[in-house]
Amino acid sequence: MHDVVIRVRGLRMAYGPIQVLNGVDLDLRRGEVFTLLGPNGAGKTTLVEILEGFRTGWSGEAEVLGENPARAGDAWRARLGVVMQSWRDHPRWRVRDLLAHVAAHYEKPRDVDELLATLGLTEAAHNRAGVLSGGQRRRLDVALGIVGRPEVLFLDEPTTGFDPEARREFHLLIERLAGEEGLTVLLTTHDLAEAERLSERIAVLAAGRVVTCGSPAELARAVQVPSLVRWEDGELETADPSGVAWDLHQRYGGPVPGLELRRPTLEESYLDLIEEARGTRETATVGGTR
Ligand SMILES: Nc1ncnc2c1ncn2[C@@H]1O[C@H](COP(=O)(O)OP(=O)(O)OP(=O)(O)O)[C@@H](O)[C@H]1O
Repeated sequence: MHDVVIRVRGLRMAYGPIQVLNGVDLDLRRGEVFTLLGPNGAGKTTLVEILEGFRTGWSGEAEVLGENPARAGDAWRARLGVVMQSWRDHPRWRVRDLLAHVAAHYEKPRDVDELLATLGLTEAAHNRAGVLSGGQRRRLDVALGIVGRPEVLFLDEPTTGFDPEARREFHLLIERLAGEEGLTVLLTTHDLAEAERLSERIAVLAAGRVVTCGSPAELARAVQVPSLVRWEDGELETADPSGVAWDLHQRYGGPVPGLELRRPTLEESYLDLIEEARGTRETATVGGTR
């Protein structure tokens, strides 16, 4: 049994003269939820579709469940769950019928009615796919992706159009699948809170490469966005918030009135990384306040 479920080395892909992936390296371990972040056009979908076996013309190394996606067959494909960015197909099928039809292609599918309930689709079970709301359609896509009990699940912007409750239900479902069933999930999202909530690790893709990869906390540490220390009489941006708090404590001879400390958010760290990758700044020095 492989512990590394997805392995990518030096992956390159160009569309004509445009180099979209320029030497991508990645390892995904069994049972982890891994998020790919990156600005529009960074190549996330391209990378995911290469790993799903839907794109050819790439170079470098890619292995999913021990096989090269460009050459692997149906038995391999049956071990994957795929939720692509936009699916509008099968509009005339009724939700439950479509799910049951797809389920019949797998050896050990999930129970269709249970899955409908988990994804909040019971009431829409007899509606045609073409009349579902955006969020319902997306939930159906997710149901179709997991009905065959995949070992690896690819989710390309899965929660677009979800309302907060559906999003929360979806997050709980993914956590459960990864935690209890050892499902490995590769997710792309633009929702940083979602990335932070769900992923053990995040890779930021920019300028055709993985510019950083680690836990959300490691990502925040990888950049030098300063923390903000604020107190009754002032505020300061600093890379050393505890040092500043200590100095203030000395200065006040005790508790500092109104002391607040705000560390950089994942969003700030992410934006900083993207900016840096684009070469619009030399290094992450901020405002000379440290
Ligand atoms: N089939 C194609 N032919 C030509 N260019 C393409 C093709 N597919 C994607 N591209 C281009 O490759 C680049 C990367 O696209 P891709 O969809 O992989 O990015 P992405 O990171 O998923 O973006 P988004 O966040 O907007 O979904 C873009 O500039 C896009 O226009």
